[in-house]
Amino acid sequence: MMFGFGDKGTTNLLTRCLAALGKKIETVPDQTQVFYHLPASEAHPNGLNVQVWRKYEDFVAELCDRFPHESNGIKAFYDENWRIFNSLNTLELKSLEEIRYLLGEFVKHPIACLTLASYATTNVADISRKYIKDPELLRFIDLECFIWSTVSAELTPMMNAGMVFCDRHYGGINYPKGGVGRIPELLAEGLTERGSHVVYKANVKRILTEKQGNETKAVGVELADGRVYRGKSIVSNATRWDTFESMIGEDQLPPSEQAFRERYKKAPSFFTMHLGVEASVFEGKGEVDCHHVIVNDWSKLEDAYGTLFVSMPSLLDPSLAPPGKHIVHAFTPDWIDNWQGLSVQDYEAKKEEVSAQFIDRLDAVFPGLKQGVVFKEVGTPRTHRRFLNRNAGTYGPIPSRRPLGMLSMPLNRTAVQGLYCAGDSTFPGQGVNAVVFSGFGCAHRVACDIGLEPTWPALDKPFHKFLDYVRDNS
Ligand SMILES: NC(=O)c1ccc[n+]([C@@H]2O[C@H](COP(=O)([O-])OP(=O)(O)OC[C@H]3O[C@@H](n4cnc5c(N)ncnc54)[C@H](O)[C@@H]3O)[C@@H](O)[C@H]2O)c1
Ligand SMILES: CC(C)=CCC/C(C)=C/C=C/C(C)=C/C=C/C(C)=C/C=C/C=C(C)/C=C/C=C(C)/C=C/C=C(\C)CCC=C(C)C
Repeated sequence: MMFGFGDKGTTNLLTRCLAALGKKIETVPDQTQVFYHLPASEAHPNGLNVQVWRKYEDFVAELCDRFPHESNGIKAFYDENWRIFNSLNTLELKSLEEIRYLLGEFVKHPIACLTLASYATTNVADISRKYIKDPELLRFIDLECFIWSTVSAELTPMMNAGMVFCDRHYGGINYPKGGVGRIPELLAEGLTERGSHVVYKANVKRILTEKQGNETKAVGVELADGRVYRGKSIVSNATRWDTFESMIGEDQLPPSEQAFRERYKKAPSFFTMHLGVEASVFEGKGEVDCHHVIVNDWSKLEDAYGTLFVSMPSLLDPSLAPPGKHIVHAFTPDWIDNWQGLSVQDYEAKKEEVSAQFIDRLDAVFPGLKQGVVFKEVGTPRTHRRFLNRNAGTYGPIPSRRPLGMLSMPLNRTAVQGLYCAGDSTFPGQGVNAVVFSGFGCAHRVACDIGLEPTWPALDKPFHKFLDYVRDNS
């Protein structure tokens, strides 16, 4: 489910990132972001079905139709997200740790910056509860957050919601032709054409540090096969737990990282199925949407196996599957502890058991799917840990207590001089467009620190102290 592939504004960061490398990807527009299949209630005895249409007005009209008594609240809540999005969409998006750039944007776009600053500490529930009272609708808003943040509205920063709830209508959800793997392929091509060198199968075991005066400085990396690369700046796109636990070492854990671990915990991983199914399963059913979310019991929304995610990209790009077949990628949050300590036989048997139950639940929404399965590949949180090299297979950090909106998340600098983090362990967190923002910010900050971009060093230090203080006390 790709955000950020729009062709206008400043928030289409995936388009911009590829363009910076002279690349463009062909995409297929999705008519909806997601089709929600939700439990029956007194108000919705046949279940609550909502499609998030590409056109904002169509989505709002559909939701108002399901909750007519909350029409005003629905419009007010979603419209407020546009205030954030429209502000973000006028700024040049770079490092929030660079005071010269920030003040420059304040001068150019004072209203947009003040609007954003006014939401910096706000979470979604602060706004939704202001306008909406119906508990089922508030649970729907929780789910609207959960499917990308894996936490409820109370723990989801409004800044992120503004991006997600609006970009899906503004730039739309667009699927890259040839599959999502085309994104890194094109990035690698663009980088190589510009003189960079990508080293594959290079497992970083250790980030090398040296004491320089009172400071610890990162000076290089050592790979598992013993090769060493030295550099002025080291950027880790692994999770913070992997970066600091295994590559820096627990014995050198800076206090700011200890504070991070108190504020954030690991989100669950996923149980994942990749199925090949007969195309006939979907034939004669009109235009079937690519993304679906299925919840059978509102009280289990956040539990393992409580929310099912389904993505069927060959419906948008048939070249991804053999003729007459479709891909069904179905996944659900799951914890690594559910899969530890099993014998090989028990592990395999559990995969069979859980996938069979999962397929039954899919068959209730897509009748005939169970009969139509011709291929099945199952992954567990252990698979995520092994192949993505993510601690406990985690989807990323989630707040362990109510966060101070966007201010709680670390940005790109770390307590180790010359070491930066990018990716979903940094602001604004999970999401492809989100991690591209973190990449843009990181590149800008590094460029300032090595003298490639202008900066005001005299103001930098106090500003960083201020940001660290706010974060460590949030
Ligand atoms: N849009 C969707 O449908 C969807 C679905 C799931 C996830 N996502 C998002 O995708 C985002 C991806 O974020 P990301 O880029 O921060 O994480 P990532 O896990 O995709 O990238 C980390 C990279 O670092 C590499 N790596 C890890 N440890 C290493 C080591 N020791 N040595 C060398 N390389 C190492 C990994 O191989 C991987 O390529 C997530 O935030 C998630 O939200 C999106
Ligand atoms: C500093 C201070 C205080 C102040 C200042 C003010 C200002 C200027 C501010 C600014 C800010 C900014 C710039 C910000 C930015 C932000 C951003 C960019 C954000 C972004 C975000 C994004 C996101 C979050 C996204 C997400 C997404 C996701 C996660 C997705 C996911 C998906 C999945 C998982 C799939 C699903 C599937 C199905 C349903 C089937």
